[in-house]
Amino acid sequence: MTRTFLKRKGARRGRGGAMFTLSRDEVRELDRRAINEFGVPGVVLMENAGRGCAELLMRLNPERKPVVILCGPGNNGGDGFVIARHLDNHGWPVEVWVFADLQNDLTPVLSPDAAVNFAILRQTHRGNAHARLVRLAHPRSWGTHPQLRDYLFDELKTPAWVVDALFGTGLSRALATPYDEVVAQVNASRNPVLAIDIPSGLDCDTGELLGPTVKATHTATFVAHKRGFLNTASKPWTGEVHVIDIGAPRVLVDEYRRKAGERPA
Ligand SMILES: NC(=O)C1=CN([C@@H]2O[C@H](COP(=O)(O)OP(=O)(O)OC[C@H]3O[C@@H](n4cnc5c(N)ncnc54)[C@H](O)[C@@H]3O)[C@@H](O)[C@H]2O)[C@H](O)CC1
Ligand SMILES: [K+]
Repeated sequence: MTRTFLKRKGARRGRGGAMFTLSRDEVRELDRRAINEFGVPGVVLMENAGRGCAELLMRLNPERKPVVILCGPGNNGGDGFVIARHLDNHGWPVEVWVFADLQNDLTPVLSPDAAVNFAILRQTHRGNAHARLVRLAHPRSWGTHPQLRDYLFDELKTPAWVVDALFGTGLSRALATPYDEVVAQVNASRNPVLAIDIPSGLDCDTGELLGPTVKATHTATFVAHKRGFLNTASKPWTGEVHVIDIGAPRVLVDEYRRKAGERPA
């Protein structure tokens, strides 16, 4: 498979004129170093990430079409919870679907930072049955609770924006049940999609499809374009890419720029 590498207009150039990008390992290392070496709490990075995505989506969806946010069990899903809160704060109609295993008390099993933001979201709507913000979709019961699947699929058939906060740089294998069905419904709905960090299903480093993949209209990616976005074959799946600043210290990001042969910012 010959991959042609994209020279995106207007982007800052690294070595040989290619755009400054980060690999999966680099951006995950940068995340860890921002937290451990510079003391920026993960939830602060997540708040900046989610708020940046919410502000982008409010610009893309000024008519306030309903927003269906699909959240996975990790920090990509955590970004989705932050996005939901900021959209809800500004009066955009939001519904969140959480795809995660459930504990005995029916709270979803989430990464620590995602759990913080899930709890905040639940608290903001406790007792307000009309603002049903969050639905829990337990992957293992997806097959035995067809009504939940049918409800989501009906929702996806009505005009809405879809936010793909299922998986980001933590994706390690092709999407399987229920994610393959959900992705197929999202793509068939022809609703505009904002993918968070990376369209779920796309390989971060190669830009190839690992399997079923979200076809996004826009992708909001953090810190820098991902290495796989240089592969022109990724373009139909990422749509327009927007880089969101999540507040990682400039001196840290400049280290990766210099490594890529880029001038510091
Ligand atoms: N500095 C930054 O860029 C920041 C990024 N943020 C966001 O964090 C995600 C990465 O989060 P992580 O928890 O590491 O992984 P994911 O959320 O992508 O995946 C969750 C979890 O899912 C499991 N998994 C992997 N593949 C599959 C699969 N095919 N089917 C089912 N389950 C799967 C695996 O256990 C993963 O751990 C990044 O993309 C950003 O969105 C931070 O929010 C802010 C800083
Ligand atoms: K995603």
